[in-house]
Amino acid sequence: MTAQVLGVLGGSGLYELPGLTDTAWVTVDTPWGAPSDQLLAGRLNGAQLVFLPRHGRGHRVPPGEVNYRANIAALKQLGVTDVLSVSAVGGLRADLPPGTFVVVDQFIDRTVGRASSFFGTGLVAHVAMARPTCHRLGRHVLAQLAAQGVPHADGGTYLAMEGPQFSTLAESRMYRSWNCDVIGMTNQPEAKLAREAELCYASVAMVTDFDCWHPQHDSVTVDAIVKVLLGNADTARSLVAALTGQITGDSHGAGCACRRALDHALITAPAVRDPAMVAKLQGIAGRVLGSTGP
Ligand SMILES: CSC[C@H]1O[C@H](OP(=O)(O)O)[C@H](O)[C@@H]1O
Ligand SMILES: Nc1ncnc2[nH]cnc12
Repeated sequence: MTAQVLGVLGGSGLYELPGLTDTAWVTVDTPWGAPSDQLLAGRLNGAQLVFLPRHGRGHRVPPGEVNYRANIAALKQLGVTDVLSVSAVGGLRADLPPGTFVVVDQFIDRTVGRASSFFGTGLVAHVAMARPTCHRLGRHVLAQLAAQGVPHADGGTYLAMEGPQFSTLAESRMYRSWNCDVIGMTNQPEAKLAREAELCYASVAMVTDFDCWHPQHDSVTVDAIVKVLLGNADTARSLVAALTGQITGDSHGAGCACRRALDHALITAPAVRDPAMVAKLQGIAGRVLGSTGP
């Protein structure tokens, strides 16, 4: 059976993962450049884990400048099969107050100008995104949140905005009218790229504020968000600790549809594929390209 390895993309407030053993911060280079930081490889609860702080340690990289392709490619290069995204979000519903963990299952992408595909001219692919997260991985996350007594929501639509500025009141109201549940700046194009890389992807979004729509709450501030994040960080860490062993031992992982997302996605005729693109994409799409290209 193929080994399952959990990779964690730590968002705002989650820049380290204490408690790991056999750790090493590993420098990884990818055909798309350098990821946000070194990746922390180690063991937790007897299972292998890879951690990458999405904005880099110390939060150096803003959401619009994160090299999402390099982050996802680096996780894949280190053998990760399952990606858990941990993010801070604003709540767009009155019944999702700060402190709630939302297991996101849909996205609306309002980001602009971000590289959102590994593919391109010379090798074109279109993957399905109707169900953009991994249901199986999401069930594991939900089971752990329930077991740990964490207030949480099963499913939710994440509005990915470009940022780095927070929303205007008119935008926040519009996203609510679109039935979005939470708002953040990072889960797209991350989820799209994970799908192209045939990685299972689940997103746990920690509500830190009510965005700006709520009449009884002030504008969003980083200080207020960080205060809530610090209160939530231990919960996020114990969630990761409990999940690590679960993922490794999940015999259904290898058969997950996410791992075959490229089966019917490539459209460029083999005869006209760009050999340089084919070579560049070996680490992402080698399964369907064959090890020597077209
Ligand atoms: C710290 S406030 C805005 C910042 O927080 C979220 O980051 P992440 O998704 O990585 O947890 C949001 O997307 C913004 O990047
Ligand atoms: N209100 C908000 N808007 C966008 N990203 C956020 N991250 C945390 N709170 C947020």
